[in-house]
Amino acid sequence: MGDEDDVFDVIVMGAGPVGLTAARRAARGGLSVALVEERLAGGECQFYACVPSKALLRPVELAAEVSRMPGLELRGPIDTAAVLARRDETVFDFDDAVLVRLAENYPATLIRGRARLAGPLRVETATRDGGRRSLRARHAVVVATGSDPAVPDVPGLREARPWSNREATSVRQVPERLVVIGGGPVACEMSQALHALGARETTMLVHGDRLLSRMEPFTGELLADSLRKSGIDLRFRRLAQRVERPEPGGPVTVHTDDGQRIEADEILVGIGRDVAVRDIGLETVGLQPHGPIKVDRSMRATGVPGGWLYAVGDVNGRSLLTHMGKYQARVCGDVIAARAKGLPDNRPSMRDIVDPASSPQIIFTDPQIWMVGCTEARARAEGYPVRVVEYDLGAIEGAYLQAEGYTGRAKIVVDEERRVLLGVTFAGPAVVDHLQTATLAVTAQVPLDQLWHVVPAFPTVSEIWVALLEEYGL
Ligand SMILES: Cc1cc2nc3c(=O)[nH]c(=O)nc-3n(C[C@H](O)[C@H](O)[C@H](O)COP(=O)(O)OP(=O)(O)OC[C@H]3O[C@@H](n4cnc5c(N)ncnc54)[C@H](O)[C@@H]3O)c2cc1C
Ligand SMILES: NC(=O)c1ccc[n+]([C@@H]2O[C@H](COP(=O)([O-])OP(=O)(O)OC[C@H]3O[C@@H](n4cnc5c(N)ncnc54)[C@H](O)[C@@H]3O)[C@@H](O)[C@H]2O)c1
Repeated sequence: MGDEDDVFDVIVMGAGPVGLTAARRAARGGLSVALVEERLAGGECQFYACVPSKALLRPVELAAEVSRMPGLELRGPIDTAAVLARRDETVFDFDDAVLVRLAENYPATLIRGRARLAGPLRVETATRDGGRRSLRARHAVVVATGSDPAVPDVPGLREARPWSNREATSVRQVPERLVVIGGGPVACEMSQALHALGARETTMLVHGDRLLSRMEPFTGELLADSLRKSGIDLRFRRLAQRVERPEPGGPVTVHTDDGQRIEADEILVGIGRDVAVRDIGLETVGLQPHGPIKVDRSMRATGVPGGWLYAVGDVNGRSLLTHMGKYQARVCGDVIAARAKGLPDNRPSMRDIVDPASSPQIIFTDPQIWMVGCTEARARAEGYPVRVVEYDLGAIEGAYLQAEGYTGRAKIVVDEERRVLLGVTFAGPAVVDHLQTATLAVTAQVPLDQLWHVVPAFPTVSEIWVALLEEYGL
């Protein structure tokens, strides 16, 4: 160890929601922690993803809810400036002081700069003032560098400097004409938000034949109906073939594979993520310098001698969701603390046992959509003895009371042999709060005969559970 080294028990690279959580748990376990952050503590999630996107979507959803309630009327169109001002509040005007204070209270030492692995238990930090700081960890280094938006190889697209989620969520001037490439959560959520906030001509180019292709097909169908009804031009089985933007920041032309051209003011790409491993020194510890960092169930990177490297959140590619990353980080922080003190590291809470493909996920559009566990297609492909039940949510009195013309659907996928739920999917207004019940039932494998005794209150949407179980035959 050189004198110039700063020594901590644990060094966390990246202070997104996941790095912050790993640091908090390790500190709670009595370890000294350094957190190295290149941009803003809070990460993509707090400043350019989950938080601002929901701040933009909630007023849109609320306006839709008002329109479904006889006797209520909006006084006028949505006030975009007010919505953007509130968005700014939710992201603390792009200032991370609150998160920094939070980290300092764990306590953790926040170091501003770009971190790079430099051999076993070593991290080099290029600080903002152009300097370098060499850090050494006594016990562990946690990589929590997240992910970056992917851009497809379409001629002219990179040169056109398309928007990613970052520009879309931090929008100041909503473009009047918008082309969106993609049909996943980012494309759907941001199309709905930006269209309602002023992108009068919004066109979505979806290369598959449905939205939200990892979910039950009815979710994409209900969402497509809603987007179309709002005036979005939804084009399936369409790819952007070429993009032209002669003037930086000027109008953009998208040529599609059916020979059409679309003129727009902005183009937004939402086609997935690249894990953020570029130039973080993976090769200095014997790992390939690309792709997700493979981890075991304690979040320890596999293939690193000495077992001191961990990777949590988007960067390990298991489940690109904040809540799943934070779950991994709780496991990771606790495991590191236990191993550092020579304590048992195999308590049940110290392993990630959730199948990443079964993670609970919500799409915060109108209609709200969520799923947990398997889709029917996946359960069948995996050879389960499957039976499914679907039910019209609008037929539930509690739902009907939520809105006139309530449209929604619920589906359960049952393992017939064990009579437990393999997967649950809901789509409809005001359904998000039902996800946790389903997550509990799926994760704890509550038998249907037991679920029958979980009596939902009248008149709430929760009575869907009785309807689904009765439809099943109970
Ligand atoms: C538009 C959008 C909406 C989303 N909405 C939701 C949602 O509603 N719910 C949900 O669960 N998930 C949502 N997600 C996914 C969620 O944003 C990610 O899963 C989450 O941000 C992952 O957290 P993380 O800490 O792993 O990474 P990040 O949030 O990406 O944080 C990583 C941090 O590491 C820093 N960093 C990177 N490299 C270095 C380095 N070398 N040195 C120092 N620092 C570094 C970055 O600056 C960043 O601050 C959304 C994603 C998008 C794009
Ligand atoms: N509410 C939420 O939880 C939420 C919201 C936004 C994003 N996220 C997460 O962030 C991550 C990124 O989301 P995303 O929507 O960007 O990615 P995604 O991978 O979930 O969906 C990308 C979509 O783009 C399509 N696509 C891929 N390549 C394409 C191409 N070359 N041309 C056109 N279409 C193409 C895919 O078929 C897919 O439908 C996901 O893991 C997602 O779950 C979560």
